[in-house]
Amino acid sequence: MAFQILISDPLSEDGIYPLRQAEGFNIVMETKWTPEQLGEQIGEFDALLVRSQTQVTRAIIEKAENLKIIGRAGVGVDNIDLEAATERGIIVVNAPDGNTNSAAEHTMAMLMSMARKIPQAFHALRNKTWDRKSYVGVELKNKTLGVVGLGRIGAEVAARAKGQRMNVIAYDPFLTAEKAEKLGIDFGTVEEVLKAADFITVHTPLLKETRHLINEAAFSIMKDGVQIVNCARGGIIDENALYHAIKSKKVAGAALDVFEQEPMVDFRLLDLPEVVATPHLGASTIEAQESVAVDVSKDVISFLTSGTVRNSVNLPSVPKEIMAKIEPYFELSERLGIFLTDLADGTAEEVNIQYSGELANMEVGPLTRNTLKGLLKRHLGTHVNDVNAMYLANQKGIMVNESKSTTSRGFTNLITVEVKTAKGTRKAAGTLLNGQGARIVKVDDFIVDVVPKGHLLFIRHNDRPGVIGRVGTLLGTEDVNIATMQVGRSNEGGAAIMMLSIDKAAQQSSLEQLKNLAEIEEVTAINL
Ligand SMILES: NC(=O)c1ccc[n+]([C@@H]2O[C@H](COP(=O)([O-])OP(=O)(O)OC[C@H]3O[C@@H](n4cnc5c(N)ncnc54)[C@H](O)[C@@H]3O)[C@@H](O)[C@H]2O)c1
Ligand SMILES: O=C(O)CC[C@@H](O)C(=O)O
Repeated sequence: MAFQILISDPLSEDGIYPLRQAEGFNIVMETKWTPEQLGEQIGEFDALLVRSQTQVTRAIIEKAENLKIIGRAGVGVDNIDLEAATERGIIVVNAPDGNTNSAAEHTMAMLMSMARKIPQAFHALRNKTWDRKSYVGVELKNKTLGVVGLGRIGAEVAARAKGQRMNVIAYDPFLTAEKAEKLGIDFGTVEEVLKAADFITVHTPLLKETRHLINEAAFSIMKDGVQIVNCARGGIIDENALYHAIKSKKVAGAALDVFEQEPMVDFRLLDLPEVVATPHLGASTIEAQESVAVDVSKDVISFLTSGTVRNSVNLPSVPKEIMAKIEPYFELSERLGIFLTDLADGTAEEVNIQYSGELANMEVGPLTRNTLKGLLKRHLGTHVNDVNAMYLANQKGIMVNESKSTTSRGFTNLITVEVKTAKGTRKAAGTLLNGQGARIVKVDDFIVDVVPKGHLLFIRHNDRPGVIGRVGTLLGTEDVNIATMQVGRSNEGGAAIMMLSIDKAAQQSSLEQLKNLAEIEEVTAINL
């Protein structure tokens, strides 16, 4: 059956060409649905592609029973409830690079339009008024541009401003002295940037921390006559504070591409002659729209067909070459998780995963998520996946520790998983044997060699003559055929174990009878 793809915002036809070309994808383009209609229909779709208009809320996500991936053709994902998507195991991808250039060019266009009052002058001329006095601007040359947020777009804007012979000062929590020096710019705290600048441009994402970053207090420390640009996200600048700052002549100009509410409902700012504005056009170029749509289309195809993506927002992206190296361990790590869920008595409180041997040099995050998936899915169901495994573990208060060691006790690779519950600690280690697949090689402190597949019985007993025979006889009378049996002991007459692989799941009554045999301490059925 074909994957059902919904495109709910206008995307470039050339950009979605990869999706149209790929086999097994049925595309529905519906850009006029109301949120209610979207909620009614979303259950049928495997993938949803949006720009910034569609609000992918928790309510929508909760109805998205089949949804596996949300693709955002652009950078900002503030129109998508990421927490709700992660909780439901839906991967969110974006296209972070495709519109950087267009957004930077638009920022420069807005900066220059504002400085030279081009839109206002054009508007007057359109109204047949030849007025040269009212539209005297200021030069950019030798002025200081303050850049708040020096990521992809901020850095491109800084480089272009240098071309305009501006001095640039920037603030970004990740801006280092080396990077600033390389770009030929100054850097400082956000307050230092706001105080020093003649022009300010913001390029942060809209987050809790950046909402109203530019507020009344921020305006109060700026130079009189400062001009400000927002081509990032509405809400980074407090529009009400901006309105008053312009009215009081503190701010001489504002160039806005984005607004606290879009489409715009409050037009008060546009009544002010100091304001120039566009309706969120930063990424609206043929090149950017094609590029972002191609990027998300490719990620959607790749995720639905092979489970890999390049630009995940809620799951760390792992390069293809690295993925190819760790993929063979996926089954082993998930089965170790399931094995320990069955073996451990009680709720996991702490999970320690150690990667040894050649795994110590690899990116093992996906293996940890796979182990957690195995641990959690017995109780939480099949909706547990790579995207939400870590989230669900955190939500359940399970502490997850990952460690690496280059020594691996004779194995080329070894994954050791330890699960702590209120009743104790259980441990299992597994390896991938060259050409022979996965093996569990240690359970607690006992050495074993078990294929982690099918129905297993773990029996802990005291090492006494006749115990193994009694177990075999009892299972025989219960019609349970033993395929393989491993035994191990700590020392002669001490603690011992049996690991049996059986052809069908043992009945609860058979397990009870086994537990009642003399010298048997524990019987656990494990179904992998
Ligand atoms: N107008 C448009 O059409 C349009 C187009 C593309 C992108 N955008 C928006 O532009 C913004 C930047 O996009 P980008 O691709 O450069 O993103 P980016 O992730 O490359 O850069 C964002 C930078 O902001 C920094 N940052 C975060 N919190 C900060 C804070 N409190 N103070 C200062 N810096 C902070 C980050 O460290 C990062 O370097 C986003 O909000 C994006 O949605 C708008
Ligand atoms: O979809 C758009 O045109 C806006 C995109 C832009 O705001 C972004 O964050 O990438």
